[in-house]
Amino acid sequence: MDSEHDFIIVGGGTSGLVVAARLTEDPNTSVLVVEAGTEHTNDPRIRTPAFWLSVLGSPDFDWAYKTVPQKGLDGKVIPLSQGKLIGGSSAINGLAFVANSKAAVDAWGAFGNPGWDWETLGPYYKRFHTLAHPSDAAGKHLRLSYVDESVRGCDGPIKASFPEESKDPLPNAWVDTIGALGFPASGDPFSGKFSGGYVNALSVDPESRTRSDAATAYFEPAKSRPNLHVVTSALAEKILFDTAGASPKAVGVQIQKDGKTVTLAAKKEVILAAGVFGSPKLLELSGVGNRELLEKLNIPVVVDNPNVGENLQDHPVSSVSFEVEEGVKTIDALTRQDPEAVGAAMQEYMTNKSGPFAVGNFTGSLLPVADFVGPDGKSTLDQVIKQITASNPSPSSGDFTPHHTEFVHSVLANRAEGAGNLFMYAACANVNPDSVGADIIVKDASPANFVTICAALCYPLSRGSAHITSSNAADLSVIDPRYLEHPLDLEVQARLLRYAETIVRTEPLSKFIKRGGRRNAGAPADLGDLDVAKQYSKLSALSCWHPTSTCAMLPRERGGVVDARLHVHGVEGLRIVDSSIIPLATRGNTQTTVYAVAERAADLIKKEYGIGN
Ligand SMILES: Cc1cc2nc3c(=O)[nH]c(=O)nc-3n(C[C@H](O)[C@H](O)[C@H](O)COP(=O)(O)OP(=O)(O)OC[C@H]3O[C@@H](n4cnc5c(N)ncnc54)[C@H](O)[C@@H]3O)c2cc1C
Repeated sequence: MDSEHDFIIVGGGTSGLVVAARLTEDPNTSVLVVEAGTEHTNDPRIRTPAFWLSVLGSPDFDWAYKTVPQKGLDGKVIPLSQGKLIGGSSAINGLAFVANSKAAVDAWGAFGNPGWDWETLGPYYKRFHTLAHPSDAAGKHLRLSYVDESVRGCDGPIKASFPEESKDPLPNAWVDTIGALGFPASGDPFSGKFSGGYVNALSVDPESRTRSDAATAYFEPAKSRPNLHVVTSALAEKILFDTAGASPKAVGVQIQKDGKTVTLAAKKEVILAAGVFGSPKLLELSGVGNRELLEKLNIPVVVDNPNVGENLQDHPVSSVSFEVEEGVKTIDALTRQDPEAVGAAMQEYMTNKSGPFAVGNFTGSLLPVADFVGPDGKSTLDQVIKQITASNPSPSSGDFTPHHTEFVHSVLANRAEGAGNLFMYAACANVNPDSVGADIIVKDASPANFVTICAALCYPLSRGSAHITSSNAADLSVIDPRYLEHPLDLEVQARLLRYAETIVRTEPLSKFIKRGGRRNAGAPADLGDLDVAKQYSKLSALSCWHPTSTCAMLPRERGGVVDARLHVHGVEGLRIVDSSIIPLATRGNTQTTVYAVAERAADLIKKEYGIGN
């Protein structure tokens, strides 16, 4: 072996850097982090909050995956970014900072993971962040009275804040409109019990108004520790096993660095934090996966587990844009690269750390499907489920399916739980982007301004896969999320999206929408008809970039890859700590759950090895 450490962490992204920073708090514990990308911590494209779309698709920052043609979307191919740099996806994400729901996290335990519930994970959501309080003016303007200090972090590394906005009328019109429709914010999302409309916090440092990510919050303060080593531009090719004992034991990692093959020894454990596509890929390349696939690729089988790379869940998002009244300010001019608008925004950001470059430009909500919780809601939902069950046996199979289905049905029937994430941004959408990057926003020369309402399905029943197609670590996996393939997903997505028609006709937002105004290219004039809404939901679907669950924490017979202590089933000395272990799609955005899981993983590891005692 070329070097030896207590722990080797594969992936210097969101979860990997949390675990690396926590384990090396003990000076006697040595950690080596292997990262395929490079460091871009001071790059303004990473640090400036609104610039994140501009780096998507660039090989310097992004693995730039694309799905296979999606059957549920009439063959559409969906671009799917994943961070490839120090900080991983936390360095290129959309900064939305929203916690998971208590019901979803409690379900992890009920699925067969003892010790995983909101009571246990809730404190970790607090541990990793510090929320700055908005000024009185912004708090009032953005309707932030829902913030509950008792559930928020006050000394964690990630800095979160609200936009310091007190003039733009669109965010509060959104929140007030959702409230007027009967869905006011019911609490703080970090309480685990939230639904309604809101302006969410962002992972933005309130002082510098720059992105706060795993690189700045966890890596920067730890990087001078002599016991923390990081190697970048290093592609992990496989995990090395000692197969002499009763069960195989991970003892190191083989990497490719500067054109050379290097082997690294782990005295205690190999920890995978390579993300939702990187971690299952590395297991398969190393002989842990479906025997049939591995034998076909001439990879010696170490553990036959067909669950590796399965169970992929992601939030599909469909959207429709509405032209706004003359004079209503949006960021369309910025996305059209109008020199005057860009200059003014840059000036405002440089001088006051404010304006459109300082924020994420989204306002959100977590809502039930209105059709299922209204006066005839229960019978409508029962009828929909009955029809679907009778005519379409579930396309997802395996022992997890009944538990998953039961959970999703219970959420759809519950007014207090959000089944959909409806959010708005102030620009026109391009629902058929040619590439992975910023072209999801329209850049044509049209002078009109728009708002776009997006509907993302929180708990898809469609579960897909990510698998290798060769034994070469440089090849990207084949990704099939099976978006909207389950008929209930399409039914829910279409009903969520058509609710946009109700939202734009309700005051106060209606005042800003131009009557008879234009919509984005391809959008129907009215989404009221459910069949029209279904067809357009498919046409406009994209990814919300929240894939999870390809190495799910579940009992092996239920589709699991890791156990409740995050050990890979059937192997010793190997753990996974990233988004791939989350067994159920998160309600809303994923980063907070990834941070919370990684913090808990670090505690589990420390306890197991008596680190820091
Ligand atoms: C474009 C985008 C927008 C998003 N927006 C939001 C948002 O607004 N709010 C939110 O909450 N969440 C958002 N997310 C999701 C969230 O950021 C991710 O779920 C989370 O960061 C994933 O963390 P992770 O540790 O699992 O993986 P990552 O942070 O992706 O880390 C994995 C790391 O492993 C490295 N790696 C992979 N394979 C190898 C290998 N073989 N060898 C060496 N290194 C390897 C990668 O380069 C990467 O650095 C977004 C994600 C993306 C991509």
